[in-house]
Amino acid sequence: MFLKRIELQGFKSFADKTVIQFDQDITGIVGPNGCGKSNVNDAIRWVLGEQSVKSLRSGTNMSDIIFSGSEYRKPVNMARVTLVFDNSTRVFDSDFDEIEITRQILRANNEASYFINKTPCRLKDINDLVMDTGLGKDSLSIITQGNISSFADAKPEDRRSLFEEAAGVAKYKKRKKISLSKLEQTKENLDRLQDILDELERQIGPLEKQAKKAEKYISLRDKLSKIEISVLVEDIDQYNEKINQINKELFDIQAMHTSENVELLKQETRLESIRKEMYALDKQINELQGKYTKAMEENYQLERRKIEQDEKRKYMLKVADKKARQKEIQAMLEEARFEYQDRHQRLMQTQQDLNNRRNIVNDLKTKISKARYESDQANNILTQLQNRRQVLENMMKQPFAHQQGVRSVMQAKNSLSGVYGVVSELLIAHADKALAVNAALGGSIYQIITKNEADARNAISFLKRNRSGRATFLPLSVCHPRKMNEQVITIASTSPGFLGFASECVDCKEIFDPVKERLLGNVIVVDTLQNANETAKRLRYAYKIVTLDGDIVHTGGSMTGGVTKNQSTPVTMRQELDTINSKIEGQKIKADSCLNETDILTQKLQKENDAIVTLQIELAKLENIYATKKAKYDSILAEYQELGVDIEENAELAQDDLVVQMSKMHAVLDSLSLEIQSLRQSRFDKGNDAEQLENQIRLVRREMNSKQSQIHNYEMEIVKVKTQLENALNRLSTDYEMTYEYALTKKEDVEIESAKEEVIQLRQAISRLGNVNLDAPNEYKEVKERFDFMTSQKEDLEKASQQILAAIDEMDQTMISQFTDMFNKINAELDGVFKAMFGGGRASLSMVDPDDVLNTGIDIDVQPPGKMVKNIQTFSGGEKALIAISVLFAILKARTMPLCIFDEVEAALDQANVERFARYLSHYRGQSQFIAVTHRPGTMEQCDTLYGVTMQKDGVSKVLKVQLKDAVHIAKEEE
Ligand SMILES: Nc1ncnc2c1ncn2[C@@H]1O[C@H](COP(=O)(O)OP(=O)(O)OP(=O)(O)O)[C@@H](O)[C@H]1O
Repeated sequence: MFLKRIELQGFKSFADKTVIQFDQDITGIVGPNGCGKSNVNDAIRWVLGEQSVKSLRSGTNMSDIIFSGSEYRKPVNMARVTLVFDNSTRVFDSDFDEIEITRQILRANNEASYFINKTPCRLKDINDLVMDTGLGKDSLSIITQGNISSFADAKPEDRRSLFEEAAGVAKYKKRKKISLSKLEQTKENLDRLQDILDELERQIGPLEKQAKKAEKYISLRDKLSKIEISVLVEDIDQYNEKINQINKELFDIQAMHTSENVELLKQETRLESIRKEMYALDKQINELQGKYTKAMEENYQLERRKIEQDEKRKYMLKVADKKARQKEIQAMLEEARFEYQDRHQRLMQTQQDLNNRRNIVNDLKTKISKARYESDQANNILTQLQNRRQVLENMMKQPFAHQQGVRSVMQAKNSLSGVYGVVSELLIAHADKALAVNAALGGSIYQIITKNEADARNAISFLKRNRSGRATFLPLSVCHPRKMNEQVITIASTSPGFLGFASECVDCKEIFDPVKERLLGNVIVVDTLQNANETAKRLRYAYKIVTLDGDIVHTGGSMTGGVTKNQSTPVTMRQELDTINSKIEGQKIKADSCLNETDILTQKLQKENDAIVTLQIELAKLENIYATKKAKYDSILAEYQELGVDIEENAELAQDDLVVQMSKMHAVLDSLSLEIQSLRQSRFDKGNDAEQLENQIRLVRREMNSKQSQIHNYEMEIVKVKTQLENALNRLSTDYEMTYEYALTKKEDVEIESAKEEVIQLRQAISRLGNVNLDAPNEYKEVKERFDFMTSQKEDLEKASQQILAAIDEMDQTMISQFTDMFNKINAELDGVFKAMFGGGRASLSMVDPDDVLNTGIDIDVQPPGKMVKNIQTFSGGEKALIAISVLFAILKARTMPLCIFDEVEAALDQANVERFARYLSHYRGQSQFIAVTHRPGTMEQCDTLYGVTMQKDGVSKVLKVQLKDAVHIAKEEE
């Protein structure tokens, strides 16, 4: 049998577990009214998926189908019904030979559960399983009295479902329904998609424009940054070069200005002293002039007396006797001789003076050239010292020029937290121990002191970020001093040449004491290398020892020493600069004294030269006078010889003789004149010198003024270039977040003028772009991707929609063909069945609208034997039932049903018709399984097995097999 068994428990009146076995083709279920017969039918429909509480005749909730209790029985909490089918003929599309379908509901939560072969499943799985097997809820498998009576009265279109079920198109209908709902959904999705696409299309145009603009901006900006970085680096280089150049020129001009100033001061001092000398000379000349005038007065008196004497003599010579005349001539001759000899002596004396002065001049010239040489030497040394000082000052301005990392950190010191500075700047060596401290510190001089390790880490990551070199950091927080023990201190301090510990040779702020002690606390300073060796030996080579010259005996005994080309470090530079400064001061004094010496000698030389000139003039004058006086003497002598007078040769003149006095007076006058002349010459020279100096001073002043304005211009220029440099560096750091060093690595070779022009053009191009939305490319990409995705979705949906339509069309064709086939078969069978049921007459079916097979209603055209009535509404209830049963049997003929449940379908038939119905039923034996809920003995007679359903006082249905006669008995009792 197809339905082998039904198991009920808690379902409606079947409170207890009840099993009904179906072993034969036709099974009858009999019993009195209200005993629960139809509940069996309800149970089967419930399991097969019935969801309508109303059609199950059961309250308002599905849980109402659970046994609700009676006066004698408590309600139960669960209803469960299982149908067991034989599937050996594969009515169900399953590989199992037996299919067991179970439905269960709990009162507690009104929750239903479904099982196929004891495996939980969904209601849909059960619907799919039974679909088109003839067991569906609209199928012919379960026919009730109500179905039968309403069939004839139903509208043609309401009858259609019966034929559809028979034609097996339900699955297509369901699929079509699903397809249509999918189509609808697809259409809705398409509409929604279209709305989104419209919106996206509205956005996409402006976004695309914005994105293109942003891309153009980014490309221009990238290009600009590439070129501008190179231009900025080039500019920075040029500014630095320019600053260096200007500084150099400024330094030169300042040096010149300073030396001119020094020169000016000197010249002014010199002018002042010349003026003083001129004043002194004027005074001296005046005094001498006074003396000279006085001497002239005296001389005048002497000359007057001499004239008187000569007049007297002339008279005597005329009137006096020979002896008297002889005496007069004798006196005249002696005077003339005195005069010429006196002049001769003075001539000789002057000549001697001249020679002496010439010797002095030669001597002075030698001294001057020597003094000049020494002055040149002193100035050369001074220049060398000044050059070295400039080098040192420049080095001190950039103490870490060769330590890129240290330089970068120190430049960025203000923006880095906890960076104190470099060891060489924070520990200041005592000047006399600088070389020793330098040697003691070694490489540590460039270590950077930070507050703690985090600050050091931060500075290191700054160096990495900017690729600005390396540096060593010494965090104060981890800096612990190194101390020597007492024994070592005693040994060291008693060693020869011990000068102290290196930590004692530096000054620093108290906060840096740990650094001082850490780096220098265990280094010993001694005077010489030999003593260093001795000390090292005594300390068993366990300590570093340095000497004043910077030589080192390392721990272990290795030694470092000698001189490097450029030994200067930030530690020694300061000391060297101090030394150089004091040397320069000493050298300046020396150079000045050399110059002074030269000046003094030169003045002396000039003085001597002047004196020589005066002496030469005097000499020439004396030569004339001497010649005149000699001639006078010779003439008097000749005159005397003519007279034949004896002359006493070499007679001495008395001191008070007029001629002697006059000679003395002339000597005084000559000497005064000579002196005055010489002083005047000096005064004249001094005047020239002063004038010359004044001219020079004026020139120097003019020169200095011009230099001062040049210096001012250079200073202004430096301020300007430094501002430009700062601007360029700021641009690098703010616009491109780069240090100069990092930018240098990015610099490309560009032709700078055209690059600058390009920068201007790019900037103009960027500003022409106006407002730029930099998110636009991403936004556009997102929207475009969404748009493309939605468009492809739309195409997919349109394709899917086409496919659904094609599938629907195919399903429609299949349904039309299957429906038409089945309709025709049923129609062909109906007439025969009708004739058998009514004992003649005729019946046929027709489609209300044959052109619309998918929706058409079904009309029944019947004519029972001997009747002319054609309108089906006018037939009696029994006739209508019989017409319906005829159609039912025609369908069963056209399509075999595995199971048919008739619930009192023949109730309205008379006895004869019941028998006809029952007999006809038995025609299907072997083809279909029938379960008939019935009161009619005619039907019972055709049943192979009969079950009687009873209900006792407790309201619980019970089922038991009964014999025909018992069943008939029950039926009769009923009647
Ligand atoms: N949830 C339920 N709990 C208990 N009993 C119920 C429940 N639902 C229905 N019943 C009982 O089932 C009986 C109705 O059964 P059913 O309609 O199958 O009778 P029947 O034998 O077909 O009667 P008839 O011959 O008059 O058609 C009633 O007595 C009703 O009280």
